[in-house]
Amino acid sequence: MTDNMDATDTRFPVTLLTGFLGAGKTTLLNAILTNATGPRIAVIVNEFGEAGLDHDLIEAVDEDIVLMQSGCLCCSIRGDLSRTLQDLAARRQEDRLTFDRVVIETTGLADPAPILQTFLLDTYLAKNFRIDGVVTVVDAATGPDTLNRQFEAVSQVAMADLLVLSKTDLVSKSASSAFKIRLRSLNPTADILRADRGVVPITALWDLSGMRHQGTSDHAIAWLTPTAPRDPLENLSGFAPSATPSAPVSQHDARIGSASIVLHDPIPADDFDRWLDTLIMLRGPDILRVKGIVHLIGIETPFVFHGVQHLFDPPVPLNDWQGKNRQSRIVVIARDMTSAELVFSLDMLRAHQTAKTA
Ligand SMILES: Nc1nc2c(ncn2[C@@H]2O[C@H](COP(=O)(O)OP(=O)(O)OP(=O)(O)O)[C@@H](O)[C@H]2O)c(=O)[nH]1
Repeated sequence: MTDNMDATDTRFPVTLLTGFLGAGKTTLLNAILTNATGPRIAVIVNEFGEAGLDHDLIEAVDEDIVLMQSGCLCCSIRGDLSRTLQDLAARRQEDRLTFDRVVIETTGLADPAPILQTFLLDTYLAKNFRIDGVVTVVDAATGPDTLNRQFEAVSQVAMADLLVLSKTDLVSKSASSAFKIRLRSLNPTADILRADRGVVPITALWDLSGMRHQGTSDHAIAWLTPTAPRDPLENLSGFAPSATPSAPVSQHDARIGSASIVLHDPIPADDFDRWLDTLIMLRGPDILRVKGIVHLIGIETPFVFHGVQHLFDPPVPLNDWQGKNRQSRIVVIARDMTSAELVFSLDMLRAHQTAKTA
């Protein structure tokens, strides 16, 4: 692991706003942009197809909104994204534009993984911008059916830091609750927020990643903690598949596996690296998110880390760690891997630890 002790992170936070076609992304964006108390936001709208409709649908249109229309961000125009952000930063530098954060609205069919990777891979972006969170809008009315039909929508849910549930006015409370259980089974660590025609408590959309140099230990723990109500007797072994048993399981849902582990004692750095290398080597392309707080033997400060497929952000030290213990927590969400396989992988980490401390 790289030792990055720089406590100031001046990179611009970027929110990736995703969600299936018609889920309510533009509606949410409009609500954000018309909120006078919020931060100043530059918006990048990525549209697929010749008619730049979403751009026209954004009410607060001004020069802070950039339309990227030439193709889908996740597959064809990743270089364009870097250039667009460079251009925004240059305009801000020249006082032609003011913004504190950037929101990128993806197309409804976008896979967030390659976009997140672009922020890790592109040298300019990695230096000047940081992903602040993936916000996925899910339609409470058509969402269940969409998840059954479209695997892209399932991936968008699995990768989210925050799920925004739209159109709950169109469904019964019980349908909405059942859907929430399903969403939690796909993504145990994302909070779920209800939007009333795009209106949400605006601050809930920001600072979602635990990967902030100025982040607090409480924040980092919340980033990794399953939101689903838990059986108090569950996880006595310290690790658990996170699927909620009562959630309906569709063919697509079954392709997503997730697991988490809590290790009570610091981990030898070599063991941690070996575990991560093995996971990436064997299943790299299928890993949607890996995130964790890790305490390594011999290093007082814990690290927060985050990765998508085989790419990882440089680990961030939690300098103000307030935790009374030295517990490490790791969460893995992957596609085409069962929770049992993921638990097995994490168990290897525990086995190393047990062998070393025995
Ligand atoms: N009833 C109801 N309708 C909503 C709500 N949120 C959004 N809508 C409607 O849903 C439709 C689609 O919303 P958009 O915000 O355009 O969805 P989008 O995700 O940007 O759509 P694409 O760009 O096509 O992927 C619009 O007609 C919105 O008015 C809500 O909370 N309740």
